[in-house]
Amino acid sequence: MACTSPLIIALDYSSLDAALCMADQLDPRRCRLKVGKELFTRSGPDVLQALHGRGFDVFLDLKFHDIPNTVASAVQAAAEQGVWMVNVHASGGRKMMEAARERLDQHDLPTHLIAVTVLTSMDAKDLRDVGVTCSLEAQVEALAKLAQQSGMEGVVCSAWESPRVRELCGEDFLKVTPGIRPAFAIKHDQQRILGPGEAMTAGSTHLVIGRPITQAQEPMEALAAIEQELAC
Ligand SMILES: O=C(O)c1cc(=O)[nH]c(=O)n1[C@@H]1O[C@H](COP(=O)(O)O)[C@@H](O)[C@H]1O
Repeated sequence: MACTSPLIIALDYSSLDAALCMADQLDPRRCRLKVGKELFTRSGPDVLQALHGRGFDVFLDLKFHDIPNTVASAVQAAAEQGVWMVNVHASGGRKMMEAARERLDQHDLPTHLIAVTVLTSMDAKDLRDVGVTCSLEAQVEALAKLAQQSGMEGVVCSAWESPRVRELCGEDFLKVTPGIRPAFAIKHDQQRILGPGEAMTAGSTHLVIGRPITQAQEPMEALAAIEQELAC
């Protein structure tokens, strides 16, 4: 049965065993899973096979950012392994994103392709440090528009920016929002945070949640509390 939940649980673990231990407590009808840089670098594609075998949709979050041909080939490689979603950095530019889009289309690969706007760990000062002189909001808006024009199906942004991205790019354009912090959780290294219910109200289509669940004393209770908040 297809997953209808907006929840994507970030399996940010240092071993395949630890990731599968968490996956085995989860239900693929109630959430999707995200595999990021640490886990993928340690386990390689085995983790994708193991999670697909358990019935999960997998978001492979490797945030590709390179020359167009390299990114297109990496996106193709991810999609050929059957992942549900893959991402690139929108700041890699129009040609990079278009090349990735074209490669998926050429090979009839249905994987969702989205682009990261401004990382949720960044604030206005961090952006200035890397030479961006416009406001953080304006940078997210510019990158979201560029991503849409370049064939992306959505963006990663913070839930604070979801209303503006919805206005600019429409309801159907995916707004995948990390930096989600339920009331019981701590902020960690995230800057632009919002609660799960608030994020959905703001127009997010998917919520990426890691440590508030994976580092909770009782991960299943933390997940249930989040689901409860979303049901209200
Ligand atoms: O692309 C992402 O998933 C991502 C983009 C972003 O801007 N911020 C962000 O936190 N993420 C990822 O989302 C997850 C958030 O995890 P927690 O902060 O533990 O909930 C991590 O796996 C990050 O790599």
